[in-house]
Amino acid sequence: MPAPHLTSPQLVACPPEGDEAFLRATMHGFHRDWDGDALEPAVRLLDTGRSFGHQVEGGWVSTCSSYARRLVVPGGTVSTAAVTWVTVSPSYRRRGLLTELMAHQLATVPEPVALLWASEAGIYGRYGYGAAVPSLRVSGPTRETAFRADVDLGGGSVEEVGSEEFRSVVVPLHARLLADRPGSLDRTAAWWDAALDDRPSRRPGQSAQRYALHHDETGAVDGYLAFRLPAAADFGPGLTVRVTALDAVTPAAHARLWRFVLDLDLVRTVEAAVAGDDPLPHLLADPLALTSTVSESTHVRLLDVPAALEARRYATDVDVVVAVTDPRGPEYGGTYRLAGGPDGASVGRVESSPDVHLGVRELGAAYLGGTPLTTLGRAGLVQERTPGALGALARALAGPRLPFCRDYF
Ligand SMILES: CC(=O)SCCNC(=O)CCNC(=O)[C@H](O)C(C)(C)COP(=O)(O)OP(=O)(O)OC[C@H]1O[C@@H](n2cnc3c(N)ncnc32)[C@H](O)[C@@H]1OP(=O)(O)O
Repeated sequence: MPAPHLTSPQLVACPPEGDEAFLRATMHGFHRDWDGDALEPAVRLLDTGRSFGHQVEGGWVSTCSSYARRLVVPGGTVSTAAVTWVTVSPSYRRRGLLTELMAHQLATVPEPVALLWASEAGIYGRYGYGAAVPSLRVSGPTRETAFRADVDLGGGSVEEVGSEEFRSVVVPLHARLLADRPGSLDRTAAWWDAALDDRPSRRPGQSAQRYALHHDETGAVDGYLAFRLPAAADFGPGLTVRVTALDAVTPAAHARLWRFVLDLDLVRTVEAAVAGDDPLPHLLADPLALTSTVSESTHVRLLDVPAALEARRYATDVDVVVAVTDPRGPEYGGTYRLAGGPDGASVGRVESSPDVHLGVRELGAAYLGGTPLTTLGRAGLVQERTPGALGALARALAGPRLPFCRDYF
């Protein structure tokens, strides 16, 4: 290979039949060893038709891909490019390859919305992505997590089950809960295969995943839980339980599932990633018994502003003209009238003067109801031209619960 500074990397598509070298380059970019076994479920999901990168003399020096998924938005769903596998080889960094990858991807994906997990929070804002999902990481000593005396645990029970039974029950339950879970992605059978693939190489140092279901008073399943413990532990106290999934139809089922985890014998500490508004801290007799820290966020990029805004419903009636700028250039921005409410919305380009000015990054941050536009206004990121318009738009965008993305991709 020639010296990197003497090369001109070329943007090329991943071959349709797949290419292990592409995935090896990705792992190299993340400074991870190639482990074909651990990566096999992810490799199966790779959509080669949506994968591309830069090559130098036939070798990959950058990678980029996305999956076609459906994203739950308040009151509906929208087809979404779930962006993934983004890397630039260390020898080729900071010469604009990521910028070229992003420009190509934003120009070619057909979906009106893109979504990604950012490895570092400072990377994607320049491409119009806004941090949209304020998740929490909760951790702390389980022995200090007594609930308030008046917490209703219902009259049900929690039963541990094997992975087959879990899957048969959870697939329809997850689908049923989705409508009320903005920020989540639907799961095809292939995504369930990957989510529940528990081969040891995918969980170094951790036990096999354990599964439990919550049964309500009648015996019907209305909640689920998945968790792990350390793989090699003494037969004594001091274990840490990691909650990998927990969701329920009712508050009582939700509370009882948490109680099940927090009361596991021999366990002394818990770790979990939860939605920013998970009620857990409020169930505790001592609300500060567990530490909550703001965790990584999924970032949203609106590509087709009218289609994206029409795909969701609004908490309150709203009729506002917004001028949206796009970092790609003035031809990608526009002024739109959003007339919406709890039954839906219509959005069209207008010539009238805007009530609110904002960037597509800020609109993406607020799109799922996870980031108040008024907060971004106070940060100087959104400008109100008509008094009251920003508050009205912010109230309409808010949802009954904060968004949370349950899938890491
Ligand atoms: C959805 C996902 O897959 S997230 C995973 C992202 N990938 C990784 O974190 C793997 C390790 N990192 C990398 O591979 C690379 O450093 C990348 C992909 C993050 C950046 O690639 P590069 O080709 O170096 O970026 P590029 O040269 O196009 O930089 C464009 C701009 O982004 C900035 N930038 C790049 N990386 C970062 C970063 N990690 N943090 C902050 N800013 C960054 C650059 O400074 C540059 O700014 P400028 O336009 O003001 O000059």
